[in-house]
Amino acid sequence: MSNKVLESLIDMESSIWVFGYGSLTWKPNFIYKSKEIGYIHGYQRRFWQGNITHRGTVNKPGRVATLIRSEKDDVWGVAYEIAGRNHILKALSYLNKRESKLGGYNTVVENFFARNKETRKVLVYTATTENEHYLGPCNMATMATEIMSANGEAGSNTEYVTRLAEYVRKHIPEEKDLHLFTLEKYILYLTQRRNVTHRVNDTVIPLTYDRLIGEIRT
Ligand SMILES: N[C@@H](CCC(=O)N[C@@H](CS)C(=O)NCC(=O)O)C(=O)O
Repeated sequence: MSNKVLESLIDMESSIWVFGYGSLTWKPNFIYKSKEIGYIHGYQRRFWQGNITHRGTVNKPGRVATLIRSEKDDVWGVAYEIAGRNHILKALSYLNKRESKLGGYNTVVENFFARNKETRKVLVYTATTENEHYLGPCNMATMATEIMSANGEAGSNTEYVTRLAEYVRKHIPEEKDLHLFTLEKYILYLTQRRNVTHRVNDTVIPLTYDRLIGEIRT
């Protein structure tokens, strides 16, 4: 987004709204005034975007969430209100680096439908199929295996998937994203077989078989 567009956007609006559906749901890392749970229409969440910085490396790219156009689907997430010129400039500069420069995401404006039935325009960072890090469709077992072995500057790719699944399960019960929760279950199964630990709400615990079976049954 050019600075000229950014300046004109900020001059017109006292606040802007940014929609998160991946790590932005549980780790926005910018100052916001308020947030709302809701959805955008016409997309599905897919772990088809490669990542060689936050959750992967050039030799072992991680997989992070992106949005794929799908007329019949909705993606639930979190819309953040960023108010005031300084906070907007700072947040968009940060997001431009985190999402666009490092992550290969573009910005689009979509209609957001809040849980409280309000609607508003939101800025969404979505990685198009043309960007250099796009990996595209892949079967769940292969994706889970790739994710299990990928680590980046922000932490493990496993943490990225499980933190997102936990956030959605806890805060957005309307979201039934089969792709996300199936991938989580594959990762939990592989974690159990490899007897490694699993992060739950900022604590690292050994993954017990009960938790694994409990997850698969939900
Ligand atoms: N744009 C999506 C996905 C954002 C995302 O997951 N970006 C990654 C890769 S560029 C990121 O910033 N990760 C930070 C982290 O993994 O801790 C969202 O709205 O949440």
